[in-house]
Amino acid sequence: MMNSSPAGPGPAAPAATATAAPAVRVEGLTVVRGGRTVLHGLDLEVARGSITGLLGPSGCGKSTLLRAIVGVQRTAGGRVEVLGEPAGGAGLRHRVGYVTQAPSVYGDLSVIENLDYFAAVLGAPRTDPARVIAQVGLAGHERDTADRLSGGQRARVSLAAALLGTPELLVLDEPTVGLDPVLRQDLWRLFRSLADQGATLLVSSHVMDEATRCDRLLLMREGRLLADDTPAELLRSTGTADIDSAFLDLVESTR
Ligand SMILES: Nc1ncnc2c1ncn2[C@@H]1O[C@H](COP(=O)(O)OP(=O)(O)OP(=O)(O)O)[C@@H](O)[C@H]1O
Repeated sequence: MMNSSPAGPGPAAPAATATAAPAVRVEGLTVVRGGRTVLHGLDLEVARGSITGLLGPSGCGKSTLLRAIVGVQRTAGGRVEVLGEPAGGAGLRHRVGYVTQAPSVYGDLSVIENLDYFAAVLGAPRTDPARVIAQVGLAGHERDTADRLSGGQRARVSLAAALLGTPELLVLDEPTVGLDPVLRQDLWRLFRSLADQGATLLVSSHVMDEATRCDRLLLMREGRLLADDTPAELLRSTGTADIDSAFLDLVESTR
């Protein structure tokens, strides 16, 4: 399945080697947008097989960081390595799934037509569209035209497209925005099951209450990392009861 090594006779040894290296390694990343430095020399790593939450207020640079990780952002300095390769490399095309904030689906095609098309472009298995439709909870909507779906449903078609081909790394920019609490819960369950199967998820959000669903958190503010820790350790070290308060505490202590 994922991380398959042609040289390895059994899964144990190669998997152990693969999981030792981080899925994402960012060193000294600086990005300038519109003449302004929006990421200031970021250093971070994202562990494989985990869910990492990228949290911070609107405009702090979350999307820019995710764009750099998938290799679509011009950078002004530093290095971004993804699954052992430079970000954006051709070899990563099938190994990384990316969902932007704006759902990217063809409005005049049905759900299944969209996914059949993307599966064909990716060379994903023919059975994948049905699988990913079920995973995002859109079974029964296969024949619906994308333009006639609700915003949340369209966002889930985008997510389904990113799941085609079972990528090793999923980069999700605010995937639960605009979804009702039940759907948000279902999606977080899906994210957890994908991580349990070995995928790495990097999920941005400005909803702090989603933080506790992550294994690790990157807290950002004004293009800098305020913290890189587990939710429990963040609460412990700041002596706070929720991630919102922990964030505010960290902001105060860096003033
Ligand atoms: N196309 C652009 N040209 C110039 N500046 C931009 C552009 N897109 C974003 N920026 C600026 O870069 C900074 C970081 O934006 P970014 O979209 O990465 O933030 P964000 O944390 O993802 O915000 P949100 O949660 O609102 O999506 C902001 O100051 C924003 O104004």
